[in-house]
Amino acid sequence: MAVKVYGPAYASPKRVIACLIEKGIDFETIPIDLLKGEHKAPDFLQLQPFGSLPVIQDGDYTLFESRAIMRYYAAKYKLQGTDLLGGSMEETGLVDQWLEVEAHNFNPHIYSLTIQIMFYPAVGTPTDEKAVAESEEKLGKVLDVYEQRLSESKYLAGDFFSLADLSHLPFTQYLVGPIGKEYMIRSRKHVSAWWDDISGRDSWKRVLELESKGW
Ligand SMILES: N[C@@H](CCC(=O)N[C@@H](CS(=O)(=O)O)C(=O)NCC(=O)O)C(=O)O
Repeated sequence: MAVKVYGPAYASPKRVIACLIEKGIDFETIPIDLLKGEHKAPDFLQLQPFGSLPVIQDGDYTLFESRAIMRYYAAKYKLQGTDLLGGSMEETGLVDQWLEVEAHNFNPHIYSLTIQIMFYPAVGTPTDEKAVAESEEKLGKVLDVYEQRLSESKYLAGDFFSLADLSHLPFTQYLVGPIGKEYMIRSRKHVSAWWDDISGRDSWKRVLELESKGW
């Protein structure tokens, strides 16, 4: 039975979809329009009480929080498709460490840039340039740490691609595209090579292809 993924048009669901593709897991998508407030509808809140995307339904199993969903499928289907968790407890510990870094150090600043530069203009709210400058500076400091880490290993958790790298794909795609700050990646040699590697994966190309066709 295909996994139902709610809200494919948005970044956090797209990291789940990329994970499912890497694992060779069948999925179907259910559109949810944030601009129409469909994520705050009673039926949706039954699935996700905080009213945010994504949610997945796999038979009678429902899960929200994109990183928890990825960890679930990466573990349940560890031997299928790409191993995204590393080959030892120590490697998995590093995957979890860098996934937490993505969630708590990287995501807040890139999410702020996304809201300010992509979402606010779409709803007629003025962009707060001071907030943009602050987020850009803080994100730059995070990317400086990534540059040092990626000068020591090909991927964040080590010499293997993992959930930690995959989780960065959707919002970094925004950063180099509609947010218009590709320089933040290209000005850092190792981060730039890392981005070319992970965004060049077939799974991410497939996500972008599906997105271009409107899911
Ligand atoms: N921690 C959650 C956050 C999800 C989240 O913030 N989703 C956004 C969409 S996305 O931009 O992250 O893809 C959302 O639903 N925002 C609407 C809202 O939260 O009201 C996760 O990773 O699933």
